[in-house]
Amino acid sequence: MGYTKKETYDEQVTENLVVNYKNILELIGEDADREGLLKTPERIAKAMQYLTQGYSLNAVDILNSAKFHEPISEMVIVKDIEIYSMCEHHMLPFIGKAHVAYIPNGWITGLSKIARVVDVFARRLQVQERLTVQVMDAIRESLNPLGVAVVIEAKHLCMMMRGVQKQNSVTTTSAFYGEFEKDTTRSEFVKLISADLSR
Ligand SMILES: Nc1nc2c(ncn2[C@@H]2O[C@H](COP(=O)(O)OP(=O)(O)OP(=O)(O)O)[C@@H](O)[C@H]2O)c(=O)[nH]1
Ligand SMILES: [Zn+2]
Repeated sequence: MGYTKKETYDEQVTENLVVNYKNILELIGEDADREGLLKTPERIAKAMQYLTQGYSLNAVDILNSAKFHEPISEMVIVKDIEIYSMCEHHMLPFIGKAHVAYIPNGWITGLSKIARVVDVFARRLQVQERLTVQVMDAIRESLNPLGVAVVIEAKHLCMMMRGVQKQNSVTTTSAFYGEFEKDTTRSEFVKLISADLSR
């Protein structure tokens, strides 16, 4: 395996984060020594390392770890991949779904690896536009496909619980490469991700 999953936490980083989060608790007017908050700095330290573990993972390695030669050139779509990321402006979550497609050119990858690659880039501080393009670029680099399409729909908590306070706005971003730059292929992709296959 060319990658590792985050199941342990760096002790030194955790220790430093604990000191800083304790300060933050005091700065927002809390008593960091009250019972309910005693372990909170350590919990946040671990949660933050978990939510940013993408920095230490390599998306192309993950795709390459289950790469198979297959002489097909039909569209492969993995849709409705849940996304939990954090905007780099406020460090508040944005939450939604990614729809990813590619047209193989001799190579396919394990389907779960597509979802893992979405997580690799989502688990960093992000803007939705960059996240969308990074997923596309990793698939391009690993599989050299005839085309790649990535659409992400997300709600940004920084627009919901603060600031402009819009509860229903959804941001859609897209990135298309190769065959998907053609109207017909792109339309087929959009039709397929819009279809409710459960009926
Ligand atoms: N393009 C883009 N903008 C984002 C994303 N996430 C958050 N933002 C925006 O980043 C912008 C930062 O704007 P600023 O004016 O510097 O920050 P702010 O004063 O907190 O802005 P408001 O949210 O409007 O109160 C805001 O408009 C956010 O809505 C994202 O993924 N992509
Ligand atoms: Zn934000």
